[in-house]
Amino acid sequence: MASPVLPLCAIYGGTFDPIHYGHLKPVAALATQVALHRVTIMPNNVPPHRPQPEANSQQRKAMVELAIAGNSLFKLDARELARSTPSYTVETLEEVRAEQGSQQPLAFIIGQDSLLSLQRWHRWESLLDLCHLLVCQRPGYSVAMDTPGQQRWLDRHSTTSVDELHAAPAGKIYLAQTPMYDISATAIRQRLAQNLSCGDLVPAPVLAFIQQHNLYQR
Ligand SMILES: Nc1ncnc2c1ncn2[C@@H]1O[C@H](COP(=O)(O)OP(=O)(O)OP(=O)(O)O)[C@@H](O)[C@H]1O
Ligand SMILES: O=C(O)c1ccc[n+]([C@@H]2O[C@H](COP(=O)([O-])O)[C@@H](O)[C@H]2O)c1
Repeated sequence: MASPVLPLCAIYGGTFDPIHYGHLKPVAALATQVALHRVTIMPNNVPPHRPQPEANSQQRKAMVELAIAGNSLFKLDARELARSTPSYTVETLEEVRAEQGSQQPLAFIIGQDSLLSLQRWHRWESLLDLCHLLVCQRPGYSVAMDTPGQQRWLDRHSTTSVDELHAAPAGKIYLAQTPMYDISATAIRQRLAQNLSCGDLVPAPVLAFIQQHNLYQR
């Protein structure tokens, strides 16, 4: 008897300092393209390759909750916030894989900038053993990898087949044709520090939380 088809499970990791429309809108488009029923947003606690965030973990978690309230596409997984060691994605995915089993199709969503730096991640060679990578376009970042070797790695694993993502548990890289939003958390923090408006960059409840807690004021 054929085993039942397991729906592709997708995790979207980030620092989310704060979460913004450049996170939410491309991923909503990606979900339609790839037929994702759910996207699990996973804020990190100790980002491996950058300074500690300005907002603390609980504040960043609260902002994610506000951003996704009432939106059934998204759910929150706060597991990385409970770890005080660097939030290495490979370790998180090993934990998720152990929970969900070897046959569960699993994907990790990143932006183009993250793809370009992926080969500096902790144990990056193991990532595709654990998940697919779904990559959202991001303005200002090259679509080509930095070196011929990295490009060969990308070409070897790339697929344009959504069916392959659903059929295999891991191992593919899908470069999605998502809409581009020139939004970054860095620019938002800078604008907030200068009292500039961010109403079209961040969901209104998130902006209200930022103001209520005086976040990102220098
Ligand atoms: N505008 C965007 N378009 C596509 N992907 C994005 C965009 N902004 C962030 N991402 C992706 O979302 C994930 C989490 O990003 P992160 O929380 O670091 O946001 P950020 O805006 O890049 O933050 P910062 O400016 O503080 O570096 C990363 O994989 C990143 O590539
Ligand atoms: O595992 C790593 O070495 C690693 C290095 C850089 C980033 N990541 C993860 O990639 C996601 C996006 O990272 P960031 O810094 O752009 O918010 C987030 O889940 C990070 O924990 C992971």
